[in-house]
Amino acid sequence: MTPAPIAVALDAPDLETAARWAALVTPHVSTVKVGLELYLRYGPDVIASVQGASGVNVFLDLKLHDIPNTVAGAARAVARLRPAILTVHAAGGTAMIKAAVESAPHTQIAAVTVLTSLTEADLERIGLAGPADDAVRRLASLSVEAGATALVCSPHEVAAVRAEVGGGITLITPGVRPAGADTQDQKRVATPERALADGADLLVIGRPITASPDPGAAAAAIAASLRRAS
Ligand SMILES: O=c1ccn([C@@H]2O[C@H](COP(=O)(O)O)[C@@H](O)[C@H]2O)c(=O)[nH]1
Repeated sequence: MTPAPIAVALDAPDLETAARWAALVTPHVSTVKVGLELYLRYGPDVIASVQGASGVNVFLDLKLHDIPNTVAGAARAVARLRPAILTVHAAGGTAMIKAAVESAPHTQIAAVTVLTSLTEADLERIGLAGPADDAVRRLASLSVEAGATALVCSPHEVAAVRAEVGGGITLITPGVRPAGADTQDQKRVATPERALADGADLLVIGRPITASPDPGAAAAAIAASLRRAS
């Protein structure tokens, strides 16, 4: 069976747990995601540990955000690990995104538009007043102009972003929760089925899978519900 287009966020406190989760979910999902918690604690070795022998795609979610020269150096440093995807913040601007794209030619650079944990009230406080859709679409189009071939947005904006940037750009949505699941710190959320139907290519799902007593079964259940819905 083809693995589902899900990136499981391995936000684990230690490497053994992350590697165990990865081994349990990789028969069912296409990708595992390494974020700041794991990478800052264990560094580059984490990639091989979570990939194991499966060859699953590794998404390195470091959300780089600095001046272009610094981001170029950071992207070059991690490019040798050959992650399938590396994130940068779209708010870093076109020169910064371009620097990442040029420094990691074998990795897909994904620009994070507006974090899924932010509400419109939060956006207003940081000077982005107005519908989240507007900020997300603006950041999405500048990121694509700068050479990003993937974008991260919430499922709420994914249809609008698809209309803005067209096909050929990978749309990645965190903020995904099965119906009735706890949303925790996520604010702009939707179900996996909704996110996919609205145009997402890859769903980022962490705690609904990893906090389950059986992460393998939780991943398999979401993958099966996506197959039924498609
Ligand atoms: O806007 C964003 C960008 C990245 N993330 C990351 O996705 C996962 C979500 O985990 P859950 O447990 O499913 O909430 C997490 O690693 C975030 O760092 C995001 O949530 N929103």
